[in-house]
Amino acid sequence: MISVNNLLKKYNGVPVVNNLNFSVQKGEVFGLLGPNGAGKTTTLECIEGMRKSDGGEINISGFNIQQQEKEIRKILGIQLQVASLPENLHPKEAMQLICGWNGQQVRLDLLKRFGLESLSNKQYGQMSTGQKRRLHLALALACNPTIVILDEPTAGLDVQGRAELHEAVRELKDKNTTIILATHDMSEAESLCDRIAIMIQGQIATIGTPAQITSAARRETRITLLTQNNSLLPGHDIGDAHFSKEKDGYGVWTSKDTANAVIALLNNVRHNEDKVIDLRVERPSLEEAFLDLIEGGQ
Ligand SMILES: Nc1ncnc2c1ncn2[C@@H]1O[C@H](COP(=O)(O)OP(=O)(O)OP(=O)(O)O)[C@@H](O)[C@H]1O
Repeated sequence: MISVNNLLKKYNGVPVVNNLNFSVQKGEVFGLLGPNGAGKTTTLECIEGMRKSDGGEINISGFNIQQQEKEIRKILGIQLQVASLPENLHPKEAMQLICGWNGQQVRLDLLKRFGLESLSNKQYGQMSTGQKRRLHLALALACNPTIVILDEPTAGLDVQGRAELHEAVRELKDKNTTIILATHDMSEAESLCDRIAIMIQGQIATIGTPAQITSAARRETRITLLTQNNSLLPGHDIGDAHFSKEKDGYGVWTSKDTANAVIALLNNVRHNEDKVIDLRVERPSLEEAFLDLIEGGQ
């Protein structure tokens, strides 16, 4: 649905996006992660046609962004990281404008969907940051886009707003909408995205499913075990399970080889004629994998 090939973008002669390559499949939620200044927004702006690239090629649904921008505009819904509307515009008027331009029915249902119904007579300049974000999302979805680009959509949203946005993304996915989501929120990326690209200094450091990225992390899996007779405590290394600590009666082991470590621990429990009360296996989180990459890149 979207392919980015050898994308190059420079500001004042300095490349900030450098030889970037990735593609996004139809119906996929694709996350773009990276530290501040990595080049996420610049990449999205090139895809949206809002910035002219200095090299490479971007194709969206078979259209070339440089040559067929008009066609692409019809299928793209964009929620910008920073956007502004006239101060005295009401949300309802903004929706009427957008829908009017596209010659379609006014989507007041979207204002309701994002909790803006009661604010529909409030002026844009009087709305809070989170309320503005909700409005921009509603406007981005107004023309039933087949591709939606969201740049840090939950920044500044309250807990309810965040949950509503996540639900909206899942609904869009159910309708086979293709979504690119730039975010700093690791749990958001982990729960919503089919695949994630982590950008560092204008390049992709890694790309894959959240599970692929976390399993490739340098850190080890944590295995936490509570048994009836505490027969494995005080703890020691058992096979591939390396004893880490004892906490509140639980033993904590770490391992790179999760399956064999768990088998070794459970075999020992059985051998001791003990019984498992609680067992938890925690892979490194996406946040930990992200930090490993960033630290490794420095
Ligand atoms: N208009 C501009 N002129 C010059 N430099 C710019 C401009 N916009 C962005 N940059 C620089 O380009 C680099 C990439 O910025 P960009 O906003 O794309 O990063 P980002 O990954 O989206 O960051 P953040 O997570 O902070 O939003 C940064 O070093 C930034 O300072």
